[in-house]
Amino acid sequence: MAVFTAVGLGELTQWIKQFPLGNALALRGIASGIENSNFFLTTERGEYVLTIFENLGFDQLPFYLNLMNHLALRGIPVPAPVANDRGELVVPLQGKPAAIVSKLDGSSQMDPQPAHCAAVGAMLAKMHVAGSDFPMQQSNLRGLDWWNETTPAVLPYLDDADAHLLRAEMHFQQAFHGCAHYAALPRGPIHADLFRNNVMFVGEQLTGFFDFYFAGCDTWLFDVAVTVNDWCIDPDSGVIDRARARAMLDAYHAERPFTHDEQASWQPMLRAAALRFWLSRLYDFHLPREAEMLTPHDPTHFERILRERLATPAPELFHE
Ligand SMILES: Nc1ncnc2c1ncn2[C@@H]1O[C@H](COP(=O)(O)OP(=O)(O)OP(=O)(O)O)[C@@H](O)[C@H]1O
Ligand SMILES: N[C@@H](CCO)C(=O)O
Repeated sequence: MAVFTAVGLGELTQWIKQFPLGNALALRGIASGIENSNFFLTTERGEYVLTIFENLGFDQLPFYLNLMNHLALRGIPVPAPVANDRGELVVPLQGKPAAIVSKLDGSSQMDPQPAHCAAVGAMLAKMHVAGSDFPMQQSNLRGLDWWNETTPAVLPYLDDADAHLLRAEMHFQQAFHGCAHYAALPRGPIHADLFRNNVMFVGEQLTGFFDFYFAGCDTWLFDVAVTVNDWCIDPDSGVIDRARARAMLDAYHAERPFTHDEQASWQPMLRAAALRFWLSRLYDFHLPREAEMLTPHDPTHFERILRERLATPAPELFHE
């Protein structure tokens, strides 16, 4: 149950008055999710999601909420934050930061077909373009600097083969992040965690991207690689499913054409995206936070994906 902070409807009676939403009529805890306390909130104005942030602070949150607001205003289907009567999107509740956002229709598509992957690819490209004039800056907090910090913390828990893989991949990624192709990659705000459980569908209609709490400024190609590594694979082996990957990449390319530097960086970036989640899962598995209450995700899934990306050439980003 992912409600770490208990809140009752009674407590919201006064608090909700700062928002233009009328009275709170119902509040229901949401079971899934491992980061925050989430509730479906019914008010006189409609259905919303109330999130109480368990780990993120008042310093980082304005970037995420303002980015969602920016994208929503440009027609990207993301939860639209509701501002209070002082124009604030992040407001304390029980001493923790909290936000109210619009509720998206639909549910996650955990068995995606090429049509779903095409819809995600097209919307991801539209989101990148829509975010390109977003004025706030916050780096991807799970980027290379974080990998450099985290690698020595998890290495003692790995057997020789895995430790060798991690060290070798870190060397490779440090060199890749310093190369000319990498420097030339287009960049801007990215979602950085666009897994199947962070997208809503009604049938084949994409109804929203959500959970922007790992977003940051980074290369657009990293976002594409994270997304392909979750949506377009055989879940047991990590092997890329060519039909789904082609559908996603072609749909993205039709909205925002990939560049030649991106083509040259594609395989290293798929490895970077696998490494990012292998590391975070290793960290959560071996060094769980004190307040963590749920079973961490399996790190070996991304170790398998990384080994597979090292072994097998990926489908081309686009046909030259
Ligand atoms: N705006 C929204 N509209 C509809 N449902 C939502 C919305 N935001 C969250 N949810 C629902 O709440 C669930 C948990 O949300 P979310 O994934 O953001 O939680 P989290 O704690 O950040 O978890 P994790 O980091 O594991 O993804 C989602 O799976 C979804 O069902
Ligand atoms: N998508 C991440 C969890 C954090 O949202 C993972 O699967 O490791």
